[in-house]
Amino acid sequence: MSEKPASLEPMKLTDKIYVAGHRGLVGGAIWNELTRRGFSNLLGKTSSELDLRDRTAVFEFVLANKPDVIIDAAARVGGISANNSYPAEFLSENLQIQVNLLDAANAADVSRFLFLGSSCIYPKFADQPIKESSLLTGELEPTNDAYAIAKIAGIMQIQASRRQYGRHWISAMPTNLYGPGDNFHPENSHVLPALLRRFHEAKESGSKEVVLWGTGTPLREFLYVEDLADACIYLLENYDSPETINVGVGEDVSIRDLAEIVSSVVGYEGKITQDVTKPDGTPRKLLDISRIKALGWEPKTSLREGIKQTYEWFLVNEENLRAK
Ligand SMILES: NC(=O)C1=CN([C@@H]2O[C@H](COP(=O)(O)OP(=O)(O)OC[C@H]3O[C@@H](n4cnc5c(N)ncnc54)[C@H](OP(=O)(O)O)[C@@H]3O)[C@@H](O)[C@H]2O)C=CC1
Ligand SMILES: C[C@H]1O[C@H](OP(=O)(O)OP(=O)(O)OC[C@H]2O[C@@H](n3cnc4c(=O)[nH]c(N)nc43)[C@H](O)[C@@H]2O)[C@@H](O)[C@@H](O)C1=O
Repeated sequence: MSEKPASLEPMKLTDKIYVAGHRGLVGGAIWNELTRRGFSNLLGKTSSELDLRDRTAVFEFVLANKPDVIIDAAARVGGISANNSYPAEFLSENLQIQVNLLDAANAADVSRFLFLGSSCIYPKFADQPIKESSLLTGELEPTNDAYAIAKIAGIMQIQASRRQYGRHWISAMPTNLYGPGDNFHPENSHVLPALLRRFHEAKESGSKEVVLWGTGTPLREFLYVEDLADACIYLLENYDSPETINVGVGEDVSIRDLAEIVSSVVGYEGKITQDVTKPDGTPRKLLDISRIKALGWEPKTSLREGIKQTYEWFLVNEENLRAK
């Protein structure tokens, strides 16, 4: 394991930590983990309390509160269908959110900033597993290229702020995430929550088949969101380099095999078919996690266990999710 950078002060439990997007899948898990560890000075605002696209409001909030740490888990996020359908909104909203937060953080001299990108920033046909150095070496996956460009701009603004202002800010690139608090919308969600809901509803209704989008052959890597939250805090304590750093599990599964696991966890016994009119997206995006492992971090939750915990959460929260 490499040594903790001398430049890093350990976070104090009294540090004022602003978790942007604190009610989302990722922000919620980070908020819960910080609370569990005894961090007592957390800041969070819902999008209706503080719309991060409103530059004036963001500057007012950040300058008034002067957080010691900002964790940016706020973004316009969605699965392949949402990204493919609303590329202009995904590009514009995510650029606005991150530029406003980063500019306000520079104005307020915020000590630590963690920017979250995504594995979709890497080239569609990058060598697998994908190393961080693959960034900008090839064409992007068209179904989420607008979102990816926004994320790449965020990585660049972190690096530029380090160079121009001497910031100890970092960016991390998580693989596909899932877990309690996910978005289970039938159209706009990611594959794992979408399948959990679809298999559950098929079991409840006695439907004879469940339809998967695409061919089922693409491979995806899935990291349980509570492990990501642990990784984010670990990186804030142990990482201070300009290069972005991958966060994943180091193995992937075909969408078809994922569907079989979800079906088994839910207890569905019908058929699984494919709708090949829907896009597959990138064929594979397994992250190389050797750098974060060298830092001393490893994920803990197996895919099956994570799906079981996510399904249990879904069952408890199903009613208010149905309203979404
Ligand atoms: N989910 C995944 O598979 C992956 C996610 N990521 C990254 O993790 C981060 C969080 O994603 P995730 O938790 O899944 O997303 P969610 O959609 O679950 O949460 C997004 C959060 O952002 C907030 N938000 C969105 N727009 C605005 C706005 N205009 N003003 C203020 N807040 C806003 C929402 O606030 P509110 O609830 O109050 O409306 C919500 O809490 C993103 O940067 C995403 O790119 C990276 C890799 C994979
Ligand atoms: C997280 C990261 O990666 C995201 O891209 P993605 O991994 O392609 O997103 P996805 O989870 O929506 O799809 C994964 C695969 O699964 C198949 N698939 C089958 N059946 C359903 C289904 O019912 N829903 C969905 N969404 N996909 C399905 C789908 O056809 C595809 O082959 C970006 O949007 C972006 O958010 C980003 O940063």
